[in-house]
Amino acid sequence: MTVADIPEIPVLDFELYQPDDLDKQETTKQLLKQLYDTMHDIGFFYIRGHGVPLSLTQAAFKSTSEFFDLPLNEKAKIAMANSPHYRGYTRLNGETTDYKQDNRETLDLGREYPEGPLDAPAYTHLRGPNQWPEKLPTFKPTILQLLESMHQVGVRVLRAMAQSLGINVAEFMDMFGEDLGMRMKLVYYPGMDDKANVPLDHGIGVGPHKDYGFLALLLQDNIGGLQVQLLDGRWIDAKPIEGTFVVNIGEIFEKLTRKRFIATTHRVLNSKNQSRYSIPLFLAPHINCHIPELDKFFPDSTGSNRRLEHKSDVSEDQLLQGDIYGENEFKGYRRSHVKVTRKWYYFDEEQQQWHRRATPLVD
Ligand SMILES: O=C(O)CCC(=O)C(=O)O
Ligand SMILES: [Fe+2]
Repeated sequence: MTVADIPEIPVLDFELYQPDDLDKQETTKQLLKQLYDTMHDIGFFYIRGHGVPLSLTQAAFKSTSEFFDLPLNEKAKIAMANSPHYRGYTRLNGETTDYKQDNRETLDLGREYPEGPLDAPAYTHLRGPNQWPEKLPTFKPTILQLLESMHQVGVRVLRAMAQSLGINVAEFMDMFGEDLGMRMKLVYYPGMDDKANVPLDHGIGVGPHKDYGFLALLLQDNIGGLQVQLLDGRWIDAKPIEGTFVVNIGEIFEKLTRKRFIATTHRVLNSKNQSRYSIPLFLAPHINCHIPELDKFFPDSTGSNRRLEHKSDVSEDQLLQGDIYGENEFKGYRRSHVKVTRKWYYFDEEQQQWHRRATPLVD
């Protein structure tokens, strides 16, 4: 095997994507072809020319590192355990991927929503208020500004993806609308030279997984550690490139395209001696979207150009099963945050349904 055999993750320039400009149709078409080929062959790419200023992404990284630098008792004040909406801080090794503990700290957030009624379907409680660190006054406005800016980029990428697949763009975008599902994580991967961070289990930042969201847009700093699994099973680095976002899709989009596009398996290795920060944003259809309705885009399950076989370190039992989009996402959170789930939810054996507890379980 020579180095030449290892494909590069391409960088796509989204300034070329100007679908409404008649003068730019040629470059728009080239970009769409590049996008299709990348999603079909690798399932990962970088995007530049996205319009989010470097000053904003730098401010967001500054806020992120300031947050994780706070003493543990400050961070614990906004622990995810306080939130039935799975929003808040998760300490080192507090999250599970591939049934193993992750070696990272995270802060989960999303758009601000009011509390929903207790008896609403359990998955709808994924929406709700965020928790913010009171010690950092510029944190909330900076992070919310980044969330909305990345949202705009994500919607543009989704539109381009639909166009490159040749499906009805307006119908496809209707699944998202203004009320689309949107989750952000601020992530801190500690360097491994600190004795306090002796790795548990597999000792990697986040284990091999496919995203259960629809589209992931990732801002990473300049340390590196993200790796992508090629369709033949080999792992390659998604090395940092300043001014870009890394893009990949989740399982449901893979299912919708009947594997024309791949939800590629990825993982993160902790650096030996440096802290790494990353900020992924996950975009999804609105929470009540029916998965079977997605079938209308590619009703023919025998279509050509599909990736029927590819190797992955993620076993099939983890793939989605529920009919409603939000149910799948809820399942993902239940799996990743077992203690939060036990505190705020219970499974009703008779109804075979999850419910929100009227009062949280205290252990
Ligand atoms: O931190 C990264 O580079 C990737 C994180 C990731 O894959 C995830 O949180 O789903
Ligand atoms: Fe991921």
